[in-house]
Order: sequence, then structure tokens, then C-alpha cells
Amino acid sequence: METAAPSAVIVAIDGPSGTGKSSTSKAVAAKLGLRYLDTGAQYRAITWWMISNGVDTDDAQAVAVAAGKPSIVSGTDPAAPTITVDGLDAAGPIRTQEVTSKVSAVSAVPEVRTLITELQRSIAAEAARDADGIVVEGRDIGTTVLPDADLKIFLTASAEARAARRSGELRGKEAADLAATKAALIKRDAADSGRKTSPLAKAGDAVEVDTTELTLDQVIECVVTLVEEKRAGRR
Ligand SMILES: Nc1ncnc2c1ncn2[C@@H]1O[C@H](COP(=O)(O)OP(=O)(O)O)[C@@H](O)[C@H]1O
Ligand SMILES: Nc1ccn([C@@H]2O[C@H](COP(=O)(O)OP(=O)(O)O)[C@@H](O)[C@H]2O)c(=O)n1
Repeated sequence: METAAPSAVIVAIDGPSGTGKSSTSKAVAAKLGLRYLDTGAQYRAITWWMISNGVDTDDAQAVAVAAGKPSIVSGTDPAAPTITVDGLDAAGPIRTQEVTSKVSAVSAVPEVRTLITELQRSIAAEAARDADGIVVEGRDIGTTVLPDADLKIFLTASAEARAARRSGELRGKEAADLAATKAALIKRDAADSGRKTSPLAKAGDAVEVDTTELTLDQVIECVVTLVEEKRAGRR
């Protein structure tokens, strides 16, 4: 029988785009010696595969039929997270504007969610068994993927702050102005929150942290403290 390491801790971090999930989760996992899983990268990876293979991402049935074809593998070292699709490094291609604009449609398809959720649960189970635990970040981790997580965090921030953070990242690459970034972000949030299957939502037992006025270091510190309190309570 598979048993978790006695001290293993499972942390779920959810929230909309630009609230700081990836940066916070990676740093917290690195500080505490936990593994790290970016579930958004997995949805981006399957979207990239659909685009590369000529599947119309607005055709939910075509996406459902193809969903099982790509093999998506996530590396969970927080110092160097990786993502491959059919053995190809997908870290760069999954961050293009094209993938970003199509990922909400693909991730709303129930067959896609079933497959990716299974993958996420197996990665979390392995981290609980073979390591000290994992920080998993996404949209539905606390509500659906890992409802029994030891700690659930829901990050929020104003749309203005999130758009400013995102357009800061894009500058010099695919330069988008602040208003366009904000509009695209609000549109994606609405699609992610409004879908039928496993929408973006705060779990009833999640701790909400508004990051609008906090520095990244303050958010990391806050989450590290919450994880340490959780661990101490179980000793
Ligand atoms: N509290 C914060 N204050 C300022 N910038 C932040 C903060 N948290 C994250 N950032 C920056 O905002 C951008 C988006 O953060 P990221 O962690 O990718 O968010 P998410 O995973 O929620 O989309 C990154 O460039 C990151 O460095
Ligand atoms: N657990 C998750 C994670 C991401 N997603 C989808 O994947 C997209 C990309 O997620 P992401 O975390 O990479 O997005 P950003 O926060 O980086 O903008 C989201 O907009 C959702 O459509 C999801 O449906 N469920």
C-alpha cells in the first residue's frame, strides 16, 4: 500500500492571472524543500499541442477527441521546473500570446480537465510519498484537484495591479499596452470563472491573501509562515 511520508505537506495555491501564484509557489517550495507544480503550464502545453496539430481550439468536440494524444510531462524541481510535450521542451512556446488567447477554451473542455486532473493527482501523490510534499498552483486545486490539501491559499489582486505586473513582463517581447493587457486578462478570468467544469473559485477553507499592496517577498513570507504553522500543528 502507498503511504505518504509522515511530514509530507500538500499546499494548494489558486487565484486569477497575475496574482503571483507562480512566483510565490516556486519560492515557497524552494525555501521549504518541497516540489512545485505549475498546472497552468500543463493546460498551456495541451493547448500548444492542439494548435501545432491543426486542431480548432474553438471546436470542443475536436479538442475532446484529441485530448488523450499528447504526452505531457512536468518536472517539479522549483529551481528548474520543466514541461515537455511528446518529449519536446515546451517551456518557451507555451508562453506565446496565441497560446494565452486560446488556453481558456481548451481548458474548459471536460475531457481535457479529466486527463490533466488525473496527471496532477498522480504527481501530488508521488511527492507526498517520495518527498516532503508539494506546492501545486492553478485555478481549481483547492476545490477539485486536491480538496484534502493540508493548506489552501487563494491569491487576489486588483485588475490594475495584475495588468501592470503582466505588461511589465511583456515589455520588449510582444509589447502590449496596459489597457490591452488588462482587457485580455479580464476576459480570460471571466472565461475561467464562468466555465461549467471546475471553474476558477476559492475553496471554502482557503486563506485569502490580497497581494495588491504587498511586495512579492511579503507574499512569500506570509505563505511560508502559514505552511510552517500547519506543519507545527501536526507535530
Ligand atoms: N506582490 C507582487 N508585487 C509585484 N509584482 C509581483 C508580485 N507578485 C508577483 N509579481 C510579478 O507579477 C508577475 C506575474 O506573477 P506570477 O507569479 O506569474 O503570477 P500568476 O502565476 O498568478 O499569473 C511576475 O512578473 C511577478 O514577478
Ligand atoms: N488549474 C488550472 C490552471 C490553469 N488553467 C487554465 O490555464 C490557463 C493558463 O494558466 P496560467 O496559470 O499559466 O496563467 P497565468 O496565471 O500565468 O496567466 C488559465 O487561464 C486557465 O484557463 C485551468 O483551467 N486550471
